[in-house]
Amino acid sequence: MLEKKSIDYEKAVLIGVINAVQNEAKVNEYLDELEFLTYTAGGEVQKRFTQRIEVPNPKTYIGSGKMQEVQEYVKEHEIGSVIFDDELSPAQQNNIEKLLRCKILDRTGLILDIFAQRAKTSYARTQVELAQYEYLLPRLTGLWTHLERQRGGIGMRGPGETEIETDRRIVRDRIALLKKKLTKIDRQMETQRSNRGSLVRVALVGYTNVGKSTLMNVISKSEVFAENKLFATLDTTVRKVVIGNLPFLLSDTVGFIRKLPTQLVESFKSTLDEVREADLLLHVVDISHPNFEEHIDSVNQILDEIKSVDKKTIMVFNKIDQYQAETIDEDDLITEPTSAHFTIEDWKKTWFNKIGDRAVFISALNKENLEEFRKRVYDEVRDIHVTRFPYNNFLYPEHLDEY
Ligand SMILES: Nc1nc2c(ncn2[C@@H]2O[C@H](COP(=O)(O)OP(=O)(O)OP(=O)(O)O)[C@@H](O)[C@H]2O)c(=O)[nH]1
Ligand SMILES: [Mg+2]
Repeated sequence: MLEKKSIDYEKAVLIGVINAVQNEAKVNEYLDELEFLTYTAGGEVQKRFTQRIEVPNPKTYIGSGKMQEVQEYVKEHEIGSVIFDDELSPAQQNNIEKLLRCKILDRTGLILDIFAQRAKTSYARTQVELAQYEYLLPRLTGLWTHLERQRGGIGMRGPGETEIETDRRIVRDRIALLKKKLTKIDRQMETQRSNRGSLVRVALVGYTNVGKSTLMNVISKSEVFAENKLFATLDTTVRKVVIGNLPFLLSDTVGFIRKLPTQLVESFKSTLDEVREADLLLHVVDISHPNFEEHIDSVNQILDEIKSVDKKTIMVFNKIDQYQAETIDEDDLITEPTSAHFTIEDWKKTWFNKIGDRAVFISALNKENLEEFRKRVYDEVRDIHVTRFPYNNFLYPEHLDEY
């Protein structure tokens, strides 16, 4: 029961619902991201199903007609996994599994699985394992209440109940053990961090796949793993960086995503401490992504959850080399220009109006505009440094022309 399912996504279908809060275009964008997540997990999406439904069906999430359509497709094409964009209740997940007879995952389950696949260090693995068990626990409860309702009281006091009760106890024990293990590691990391001395601490934050690690590598000449998949980075890397005469610490950490499972935010607490304890955040944004503004909101929401939303922040708009504004044909008199038609210059103006010079536009890949980026970071770090150590001449001798 507690063995991890060996997940082999090979062939998958995606399911999303259209409703008052998410129109068809939005759902398609979300499904694009879900498809990228599926691909990252090692799967290939064969088909997407969407249904317009205001209130999800409490038993099967989507309606029975649509479910039948999915069922036929799954059978005919030997689909291994059906992945829902929204969170399913434990009962829904069970019911659907019985109907479709294949693996049923929701967004949270998929993200947890990617984290599990990608966790390399024992520290990351422990954090992911904790999140997975937290996710599993109510699902065991769900299974139990489900059986209870089906069979009633009589017979439920037999081995069935005992087995599930045992499973729940094993999971709880495991959770307690993992928490203890993490507390110990947390303490060690805290000591490590306090040993780093008085250097100003800067943290790269942002949505997954925006180029944080690439920027880290460019700035610190390090070799952090970067690739075009989601959640390439799960562990935090800290490097000492010197700009001009000013040394500081720069950390690269796990990327965020829309609806990042709360279990993960909680168990990645100490990885995220790097962000929480930073003096300055570099919020990296992939401006070439059509949804980048929504990504900014998702990141801010998570920063809020970890009480870091009010920190001093520089917005770093990356991938300007890849940015393409939508265009309107000259003879098209109907289409109204929107922000999708903005040029990079338009975006610069917009953000300058919002936050002044706390926004920079770069390409980490092509090393475009990195001088301005270094200058902006230098100015902010220097401000923090000078405020904190008014009498300290810790700064290396000035040679400002050397950014
Ligand atoms: N075109 C373009 N691609 C870039 C740029 N910066 C990074 N990339 C690419 O974007 C992909 C993701 O880069 P990463 O540096 O791994 O992104 P990340 O933010 O660290 O991602 P996670 O660790 O998964 O959160 C890689 O394929 C990079 O080569 C850029 O300025 N322009
Ligand atoms: Mg990374």
